[in-house]
Amino acid sequence: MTKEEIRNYCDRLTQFDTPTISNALECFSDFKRGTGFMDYTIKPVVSCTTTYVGPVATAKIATEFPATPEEQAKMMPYYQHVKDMGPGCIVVQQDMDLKPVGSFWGEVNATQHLALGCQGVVTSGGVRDLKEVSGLGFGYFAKEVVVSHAHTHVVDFACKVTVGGLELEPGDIIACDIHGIIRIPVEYLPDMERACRNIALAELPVLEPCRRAIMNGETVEIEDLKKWREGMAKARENSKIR
Ligand SMILES: O=C([O-])CC(=O)C(=O)O
Ligand SMILES: [Mg+2]
Repeated sequence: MTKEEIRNYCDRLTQFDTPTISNALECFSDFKRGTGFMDYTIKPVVSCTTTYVGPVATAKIATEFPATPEEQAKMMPYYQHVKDMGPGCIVVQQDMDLKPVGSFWGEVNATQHLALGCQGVVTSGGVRDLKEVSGLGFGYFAKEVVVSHAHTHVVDFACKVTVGGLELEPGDIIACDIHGIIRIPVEYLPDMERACRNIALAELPVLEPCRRAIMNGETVEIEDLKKWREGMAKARENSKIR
């Protein structure tokens, strides 16, 4: 798949939320249910009304102690890595301090990353400048909000990282929204839009009669629920991609 093809597939998926994307992944027989997403420690810290979907650029950062000269020299090559991942990429940063101390992220870095084509960050560290960044449309997913940048620096980049319990490497595809962050296996991309659509439709056998009953001020019978839920299970079964 070319970078452009990947970008187009990712753009098509921004119409769905991450729970729909999560259900759609279950349409692939080799997908291991209950895996491939970050844990509850990583959440959007500014208002998030969209789904960010894109390839990952990675870095390990630290802020508690000053950078060594070798670490200092990694800053510009890190930015080059972000630019090289191409428009629409999402930075995933693993904070190497024992607990988040300072913030790599603020108005300057968010604006600068936007200008490099990056659409957001997911970090196990801290972020700040919330007021300024909330106006940028930049995805801001983090473990903590902190006040200082302390000794912020890049330790490594274009490397494997583990954030929110999920291991990622550069080029992996993730989707991020108010619910959290989930990985989409790149080989699923061409079929994901269809899978999302089908899996959303599969809920209608329950949703439609329940909505009708709510509108009419009625309650539904358990026998009917059972039938409708069987209909949903069958529709989900029929949504299998392979
Ligand atoms: O100063 C820093 O390193 C972090 C920050 O607030 C910004 O990027 O605006
Ligand atoms: Mg700042």
